[in-house]
Amino acid sequence: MAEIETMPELEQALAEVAAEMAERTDRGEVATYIPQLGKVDPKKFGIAAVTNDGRVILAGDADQPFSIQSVSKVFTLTLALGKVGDALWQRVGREPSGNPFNSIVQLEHENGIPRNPFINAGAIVVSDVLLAGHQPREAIGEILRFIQFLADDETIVIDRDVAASERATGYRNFALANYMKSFGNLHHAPELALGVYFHHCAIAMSCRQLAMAGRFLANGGRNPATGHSVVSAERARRIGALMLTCGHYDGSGDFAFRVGIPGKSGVGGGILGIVPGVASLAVWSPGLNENGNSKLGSIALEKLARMMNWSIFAP
Ligand SMILES: NC(=O)CC[C@H](N)C(=O)O
Repeated sequence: MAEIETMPELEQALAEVAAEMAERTDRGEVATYIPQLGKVDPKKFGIAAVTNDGRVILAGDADQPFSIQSVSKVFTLTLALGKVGDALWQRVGREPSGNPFNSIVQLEHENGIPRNPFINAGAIVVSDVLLAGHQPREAIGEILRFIQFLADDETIVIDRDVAASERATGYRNFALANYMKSFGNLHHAPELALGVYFHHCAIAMSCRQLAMAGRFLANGGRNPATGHSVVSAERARRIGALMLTCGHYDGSGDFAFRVGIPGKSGVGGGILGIVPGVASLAVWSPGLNENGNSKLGSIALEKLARMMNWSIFAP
């Protein structure tokens, strides 16, 4: 893997990738099933890299906040593991689903235990875990404050319009939650777990803020700026493994094949990418590919990884 000393080229690489993406006309489709997300300009593109030695490199619309959607599932998983540790795995699996993010079919065969914490059903169980001993408002506040702390940025907020828009149209997520409740795999009322879920999906962040928040995963569980431990090195590796195998739903294999680093996508068009030992990356382009992952975001990370010789499989 490229050494940090060789990184003056990183600035150049980011600028090149952003310029190339600005030219492209095949930008995918912006998600409209959450009406509020459909209002976003498909021409937006931002990319940010925060290196373990503290450099922040930005290109394009890297300072414009967007709806992080399922990227938030990395942070809720981290919090839930902190709360209940390995007991979480009795309620959520760790296998790629090979199905779309909002699929219901596997849940019946697998007795209401979602395949992994990154598909919607799994993230709703994680929200239910975070709700224990709290009112939904407190659980939502805890998630937001954790992300603000990781990013070292108190300006990060929840977009209430996106949360309301998703609640108003979230019939499938209600179906998933009710179905899991019938198997006893939700401990709270479905609408409470979903209240937490919809709000953490509606957190708005820029690429800069997202890459900052991911730093601990690129640095063995520690914030590289302060040296403070967020999670153990082992837990950081395991979260990375889940991102690699499950972070892009039924497109996870293709992302691993093409990009070669752990990543987590969201239907807002954001992706968080982790280059272990080197950098935390965030990219945003609202148009999605057929698997619901950012089309140009994936292509941009593929190009960047190739230019920088970044892959967890590189010698
Ligand atoms: N893939 C995603 O980002 C999906 C998250 C979205 N909030 C949903 O539940 O449908």
